[in-house]
Amino acid sequence: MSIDIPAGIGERVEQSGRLVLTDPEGAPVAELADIQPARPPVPADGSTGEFAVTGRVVRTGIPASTTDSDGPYSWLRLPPSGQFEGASAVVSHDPIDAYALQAADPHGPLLLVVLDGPRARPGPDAPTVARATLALRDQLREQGRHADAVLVPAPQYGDERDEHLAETIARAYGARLVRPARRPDLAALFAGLDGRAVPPVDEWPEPSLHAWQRWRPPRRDRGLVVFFTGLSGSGKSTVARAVTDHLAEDGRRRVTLLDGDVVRRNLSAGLGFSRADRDRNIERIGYVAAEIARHGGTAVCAPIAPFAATRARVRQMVEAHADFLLIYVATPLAECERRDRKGLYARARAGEIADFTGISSPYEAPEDAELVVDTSDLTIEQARDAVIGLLTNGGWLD
Ligand SMILES: Nc1ncnc2c1ncn2[C@@H]1O[C@H](COP(=O)(O)OS(=O)(=O)O)[C@@H](OP(=O)(O)O)[C@H]1O
Ligand SMILES: Nc1ncnc2c1ncn2[C@@H]1O[C@H](COP(=O)(O)OP(=O)(O)O)[C@@H](O)[C@H]1O
Repeated sequence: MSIDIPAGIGERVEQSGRLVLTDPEGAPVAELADIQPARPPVPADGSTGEFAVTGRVVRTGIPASTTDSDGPYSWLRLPPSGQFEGASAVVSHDPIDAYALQAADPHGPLLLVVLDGPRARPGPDAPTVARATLALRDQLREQGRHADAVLVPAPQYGDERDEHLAETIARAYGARLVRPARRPDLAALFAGLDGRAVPPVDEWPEPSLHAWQRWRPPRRDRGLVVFFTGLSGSGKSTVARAVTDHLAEDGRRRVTLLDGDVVRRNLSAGLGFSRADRDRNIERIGYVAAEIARHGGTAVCAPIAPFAATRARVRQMVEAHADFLLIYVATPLAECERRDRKGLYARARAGEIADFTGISSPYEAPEDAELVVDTSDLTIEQARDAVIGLLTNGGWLD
């Protein structure tokens, strides 16, 4: 078996020659023995964040299924032993599309395999896909088809490995992987879900389209993160508060403000301003914001968030289930320093504060912002209205 692991752990694994895999609570589940690197290690800065190793899998510990629940639809898991001999298998993380069904042998049995694991491309979570797949299975049975559904834990890589894995899974159940002549147009589907086009209903059986719609409802009902970034004193908190107040008065969206200063007093208490601590701070804010948005709420965040890569990770985390709007508060350093509301710039210039953003620590200006506001030539109300305008025009405040 070959797996990708974080570079930091990879080096230790190479030294010790073993890797213990645990469940989320830390109980050992399996061990990878006789470890070999599968491809050259990534650079020491861990820029790709991954390290691939191969090894022999040895089961250790007590199987989790005998001790506790394995999560939603765990009863759909079925150990493969060639039991679906002769079936056509559709294997997917996504809801099943019409082309896949058309490619299956119309007279033979059908095996619908829902893959449950980390996704490379955004899409509905496994319980939503499983629910849709069961509804589809029942419809097919009503039409006289012999159809079954199973759930298999497996990651999505977003490259050619997905096809190999699907093939291996189908074969393990004794089935033959279907090879559709066409793939559905996901861009057209997303445009349809966003209300920008007519949804391509012919490409999706009704339960599958319903699963996509649940995952990506119209923007007015969809979770949202409004993420402000900019230098200290640029006006992030002031504008974010004005936006939050407006949304609270408007009442159509439930809103939570995660202000930089405030977060540092609770969620991120104890963290400093090294790159690692700033990254940890932003990832915590991102995690909480993504959870709020996954449940349909609105999170307004206002940290400095000086690093592009960290902002990109937050965007990716949020966009798995909701929308992300980056607002760059581009007030020039000279104006922030002139304001110096907390006297921090003066102290940073005097060398009393190390790693101060804009003075002795970098700020990477975003190139992917949905909106740029400069509060040196806008009033607070104008900056607020620019953000609210973005939400209104984009359909988040319909
Ligand atoms: N070294 C250094 N650099 C930058 N900022 C500093 C520093 N030390 C303290 N402060 C105060 O902390 C606030 C920034 O915290 P953030 O959580 O927004 O920063 S970061 O996103 O983690 O980089 C920031 O608040 P804002 O002025 O609201 O941005 C500062 O008041
Ligand atoms: N147009 C404006 N928009 C936002 N803040 C402004 C504006 N004009 C002046 N300010 C002042 O600038 C300061 C910005 O501070 P703050 O909002 O805490 O910034 P940040 O959160 O980016 O550190 C506040 O004292 C605010 O009153």
